[in-house]
Amino acid sequence: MTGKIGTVIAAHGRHYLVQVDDIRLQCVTRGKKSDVAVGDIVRIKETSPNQGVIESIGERKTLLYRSDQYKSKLLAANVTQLFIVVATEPGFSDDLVSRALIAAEAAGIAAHIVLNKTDVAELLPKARERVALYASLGYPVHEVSARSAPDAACDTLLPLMRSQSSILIGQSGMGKSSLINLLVPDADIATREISAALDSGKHTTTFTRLYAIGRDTAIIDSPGFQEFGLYHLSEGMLERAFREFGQHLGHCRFYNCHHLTEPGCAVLAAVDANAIAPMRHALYQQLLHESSQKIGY
Ligand SMILES: Nc1nc2c(ncn2[C@@H]2O[C@H](COP(=O)(O)OP(=O)(O)OP(=O)(O)O)[C@@H](O)[C@H]2O)c(=O)[nH]1
Ligand SMILES: [Zn+2]
Repeated sequence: MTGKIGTVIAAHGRHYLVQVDDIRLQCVTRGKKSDVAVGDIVRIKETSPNQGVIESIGERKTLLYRSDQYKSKLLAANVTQLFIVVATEPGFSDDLVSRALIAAEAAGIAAHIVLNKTDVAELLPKARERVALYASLGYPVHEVSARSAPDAACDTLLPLMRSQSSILIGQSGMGKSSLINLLVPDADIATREISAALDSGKHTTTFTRLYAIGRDTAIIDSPGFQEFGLYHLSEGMLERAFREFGQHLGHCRFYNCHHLTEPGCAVLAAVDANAIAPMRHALYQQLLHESSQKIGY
């Protein structure tokens, strides 16, 4: 076998930065292919010093992605867990949190919620009340304050991340960058180096990047986003990705129940009995609608 094996640590358009041992190579794919994700293990062919072509992508353990009507957008490969960062302020979107949780479930990735800015005491009770829904579904919720208790934040999060590949996602302003800077020493320097290599010095647009800590720990920072389309999930995947539906599946009157308006639907009965949050069922309905709208792929 020829070529070197490396890890994709950043992706920007169709340009990739691949870490091979101690060196980083700027790589492109052959032709128009752009199906490489941060976290991918790739075989590359060096074309000149510090430059290469991605020849092949290693088998992925997991693949986290979003999608719209027309195509999918890879977020990261080989991730083992997802941390969704929310905060007491500014307000966060339950829709985005749930969509991220559904994406994680569908990809077989463990999901955690990080509630940051617990120092904003007057807004803490309300934020706790909101994340309690996710805790009740079995997702671990970790309270931290990147600003007022940075050491405690590291003590809470770092042990969970050891020997794992973790991606942090969050809406803008939740404090994700602040947390990354605590968790990854020299993250700022690494980011500057990565953007210089990928962006040839232009003003940095945001992109996903992977920080390796030691040999077997990776922390991936992804840009904030406002949308999290899940058009790629089939009906069967969707009903399984809503954890709280699980115990009710198979108990509907019709074996092919869509859990929308059918009589004798066990899922709808659970919504009526407040065992399933109406907000989550509304999202299921919306996602089912999205999955019926997909055009491309
Ligand atoms: N009160 C308080 N403010 C915090 C805390 N963590 C971060 N912040 C502030 O929240 C603001 C947003 O923090 P960032 O780390 O830039 O947030 P981000 O989620 O990366 O946001 P983008 O960079 O917009 O994607 C900054 O002004 C931080 O100083 C915290 O624990 N408590
Ligand atoms: Zn049903």
